[in-house]
Amino acid sequence: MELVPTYATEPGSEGDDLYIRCEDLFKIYKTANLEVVALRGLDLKVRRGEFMAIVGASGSGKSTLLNILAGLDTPSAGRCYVGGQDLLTMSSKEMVRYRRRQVGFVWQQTGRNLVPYLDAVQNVEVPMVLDGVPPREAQERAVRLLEMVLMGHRLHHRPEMLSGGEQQRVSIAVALANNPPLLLADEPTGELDSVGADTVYEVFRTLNKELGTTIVIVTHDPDIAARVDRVVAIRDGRTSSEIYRRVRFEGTEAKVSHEEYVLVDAAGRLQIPREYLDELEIHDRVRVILGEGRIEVLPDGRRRVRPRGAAW
Ligand SMILES: Nc1ncnc2c1ncn2[C@@H]1O[C@H](COP(=O)(O)OP(=O)(O)OP(=O)(O)O)[C@@H](O)[C@H]1O
Repeated sequence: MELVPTYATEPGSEGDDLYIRCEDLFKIYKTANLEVVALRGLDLKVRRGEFMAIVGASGSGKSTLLNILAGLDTPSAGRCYVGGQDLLTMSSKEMVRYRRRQVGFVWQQTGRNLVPYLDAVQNVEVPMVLDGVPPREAQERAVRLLEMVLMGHRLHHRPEMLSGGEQQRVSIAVALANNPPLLLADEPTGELDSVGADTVYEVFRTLNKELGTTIVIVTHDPDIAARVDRVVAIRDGRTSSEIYRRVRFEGTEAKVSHEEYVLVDAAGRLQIPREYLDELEIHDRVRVILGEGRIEVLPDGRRRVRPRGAAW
């Protein structure tokens, strides 16, 4: 039985490495007398097999982006390719197939992920049965997936007999039932205690490593930078900065460090972190000077901004 994800053909992707490419993405929600711009020119690239997270203040557009990547919502404008498939031009039939085979989704509310009167194995079998997988094969695969998410000892428990963390691990197995190359999770640990959250992240990392699944998580978890390979921050519907986790070995000891970057979008715009703007009392404009191997940003011609770590 094959547990390695099946990838879509990728005519639109740049090389083998890139799995998600969003450029200048807009989402505008229109209600009776109001327009809300949830995404305003968002750029995002995610490598195949990456394990990354998206953070940002409430209302910054995280769930909107995740819903678009999941094929649950359509963008208003821009470009968005997942596995080379153009999410803006997909027919509704292609979208149904995409949702069923190409992407798995885990919601924060466990009740939304699982059928309450089915046990763990039966829950994982549901997406496979809907996709026409023979019952015996579906059952074998469900058991194998539940073992991978550390639920092999609870195969025939219904959701009500499981802890919140255990329910989320079953939900992850359900999301991976049809072998999707991409797993999306919206606040998967939002309702869990720290022990439950730790195990869920451990499971995500195992699946990422063993199945090669690309994993994108939306979260408010303050410790997220230590748990994933890259954290991208969204501000006002645009990606603003990202943090990379670097693991370096000194002998046998692993040293983990983090590097923070501010993103430059396709138009050359960058978002300076709010705390920097506040500290230097920058309101509407700055002076920008091209120096030797760097760009200097000066608050309106009065004070010189010293880059972090610079000698002067
Ligand atoms: N279906 C909708 N109709 C109208 N406005 C919406 C809809 N969904 C989201 N919005 C608005 O779009 C903006 C972005 O919402 P979104 O849920 O993506 O933010 P978020 O970063 O996920 O927030 P949170 O962390 O609170 O979940 C918000 O202003 C929200 O009110």
